[in-house]
Amino acid sequence: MRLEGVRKRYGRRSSEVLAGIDLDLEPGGPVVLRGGNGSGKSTLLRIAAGAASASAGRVVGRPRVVGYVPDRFPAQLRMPVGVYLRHLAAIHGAGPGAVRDATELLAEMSFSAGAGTPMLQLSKGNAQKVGLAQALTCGAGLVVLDEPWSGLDAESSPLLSARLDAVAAAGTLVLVADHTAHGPRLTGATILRVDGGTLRPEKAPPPVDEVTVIELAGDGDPRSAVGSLPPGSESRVVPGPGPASWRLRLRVSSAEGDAVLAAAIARGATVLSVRREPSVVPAPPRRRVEARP
Ligand SMILES: Nc1ncnc2c1ncn2[C@@H]1O[C@H](COP(=O)(O)OP(=O)(O)OP(=O)(O)O)[C@@H](O)[C@H]1O
Repeated sequence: MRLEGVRKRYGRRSSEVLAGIDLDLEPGGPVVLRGGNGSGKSTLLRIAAGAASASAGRVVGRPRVVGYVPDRFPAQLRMPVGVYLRHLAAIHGAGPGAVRDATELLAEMSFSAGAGTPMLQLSKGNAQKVGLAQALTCGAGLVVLDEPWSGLDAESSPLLSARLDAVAAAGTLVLVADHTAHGPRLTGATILRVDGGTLRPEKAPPPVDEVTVIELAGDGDPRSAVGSLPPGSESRVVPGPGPASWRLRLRVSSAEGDAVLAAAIARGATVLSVRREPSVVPAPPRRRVEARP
């Protein structure tokens, strides 16, 4: 698929948001768009997905089925999640297998609402998961995702990366706008910055530090067992086996890991496990950038 000389202007008197974009999307490696707020990433994604038209230029070879999740996923629907997934699968011409796959992916991403929950009652993150699940299981030849990691919790983010790696490896074209550290670390990602209405290649970011993942158990109030956590830490509480017991999973920077662990032990928590892992998946070798000036 190719974007040729794509230009976009919202209204005759406004300046051009996209000033002649040429971009090839090929199987085997996602394209990740970076760029400041208002630089035109969402505009470019909408045009690539076929959800908006260009003012000039054209999109050639767009696959018939596109899985698109916009930056603001429109979940203002009364229909329940299960009905929505069936409806979207039917629109995409996908069979019941797609609904089953989407439901499985939702379970993997710890979707915490039910199939009967009306879409408009979903939290931002859960609505995002529904959008992603349908886009990634509808048999799309092109997947276009606008800031897909931004609403996700820490557990679901690597799952999304792994799923995108898998669909890209299977030949699906992938175009993503992302300002987190996840997108640039997708396997074979081409990273492009949208700037001044044009695209320019961007270097992969340097590797990020390791984090320490600590799993604790205890009784009573889990907050009293860990006290205040260092900035940037993530925590997730799940019920334990007993009536007042809990299990707690912490991700803290490795520099802080020992201090957090020592404080938790001093406060009576039981340590179930401690391990280190990269805070993001290491950057793979990158293919050549295809953007043309
Ligand atoms: N429907 C619209 N009507 C008029 N102007 C628009 C419309 N959509 C976007 N714009 C303008 O186009 C420019 C690019 O917006 P766009 O949403 O594509 O940027 P972005 O890079 O995705 O931004 P962000 O990172 O904040 O999401 C902005 O100046 C925005 O105000």
